[in-house]
Amino acid sequence: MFACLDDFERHAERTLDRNALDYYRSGAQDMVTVRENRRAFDRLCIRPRVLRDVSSVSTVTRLLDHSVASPICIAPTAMQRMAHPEGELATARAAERRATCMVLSSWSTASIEDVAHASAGLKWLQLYVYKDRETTRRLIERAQDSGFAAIALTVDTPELGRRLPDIRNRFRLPPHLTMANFSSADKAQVGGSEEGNSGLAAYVASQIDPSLSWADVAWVKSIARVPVLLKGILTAEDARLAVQAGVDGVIVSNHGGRQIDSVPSTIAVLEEVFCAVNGAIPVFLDGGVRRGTDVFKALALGARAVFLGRPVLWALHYKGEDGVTEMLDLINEELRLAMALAGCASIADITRQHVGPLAHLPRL
Ligand SMILES: Cc1cc2nc3c(=O)[nH]c(=O)nc-3n(C[C@H](O)[C@H](O)[C@H](O)COP(=O)(O)O)c2cc1C
Ligand SMILES: O=C(O)C(=O)c1ccccc1
Repeated sequence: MFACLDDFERHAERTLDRNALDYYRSGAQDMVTVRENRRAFDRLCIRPRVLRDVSSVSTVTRLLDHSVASPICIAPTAMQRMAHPEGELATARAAERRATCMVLSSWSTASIEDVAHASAGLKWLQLYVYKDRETTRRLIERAQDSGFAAIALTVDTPELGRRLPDIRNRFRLPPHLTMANFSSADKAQVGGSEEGNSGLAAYVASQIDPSLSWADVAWVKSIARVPVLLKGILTAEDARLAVQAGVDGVIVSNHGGRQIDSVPSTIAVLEEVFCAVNGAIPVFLDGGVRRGTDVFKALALGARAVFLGRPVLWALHYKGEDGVTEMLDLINEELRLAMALAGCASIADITRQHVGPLAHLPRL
């Protein structure tokens, strides 16, 4: 019986093959940011209020214009079929079962259309901008035609971060799997490896456009008929530019510590970004969220919702759709309990006053 999200990871460490395990769990270089994403949550304390009638606690909230059962959603992670044969289809079904949002990676091993068929739940598409703009335009249009409710444009990946285990393993997508959203010509290119790099880094370098700039954000917005969010904002400066660019939200993310190492944890910069957008657009967060109390802290510091990356992969590997459902149930129960114990009966009851620095000494 798994008692917390880390138990799913420990199971995967024993059972998943090395190529996939290392790819999923690794971060960039020394993984300073990976560790920091976790530790920074632990340096915050919760300031509980008592005598608040928590006989009925509700985690229901709104995500852009949609109602969800919980502010805990699913981040885009590439190549989920390495974790389980049903991959993204199983994840989408679990998200629908628990009435939360799934963000599908552009680099999924099940196509946009197949995921849409598998689940009628709330879905967003994570978008990479390809050197080939027609490929990019088609992805946006296919997602819209399939009922995806928003586009999350990833802005922290002009090139792939340097993940040492993938370099040593010469990461490759197993030959029976494909990047399902692309033509067979594109699919052929992942795998094997260039000298001194992972197969994936070489593929990214060949496909993704490192010239991406604010002008391209305007271009994506001109095509999209659904809200466009920027995923990978870490500073007040970029948050203000995002508001000026007219996007519909930002996701505070350091890509799970997989892109540039030594950037701050996401929870440490959340409030800076939240203050910079000044209520103009919603702010979301991902990175290191493993506990109901982490979710509570992020909401108190301004996040409307949070997204889980690696825990979904570990749960998917454990038991497919049922595994992801079980994992969501576990952390949702932790959030419900944290809310009850902190005196918050609804998401709107969680305020800035409910968190503080761990070692805060009150003035006497
Ligand atoms: C294996 C893996 C693959 C990922 N693939 C993508 C991707 O295709 N697109 C993207 O925008 N982010 C991707 N991410 C980043 C996640 O969306 C998210 O930012 C991060 O995993 C959150 O941190 P967590 O894993 O600590 O929860 C990936 C992360 C992991 C671990
Ligand atoms: O591995 C990743 O973190 C990731 O985001 C990615 C980027 C490009 C292709 C596949 C995955």
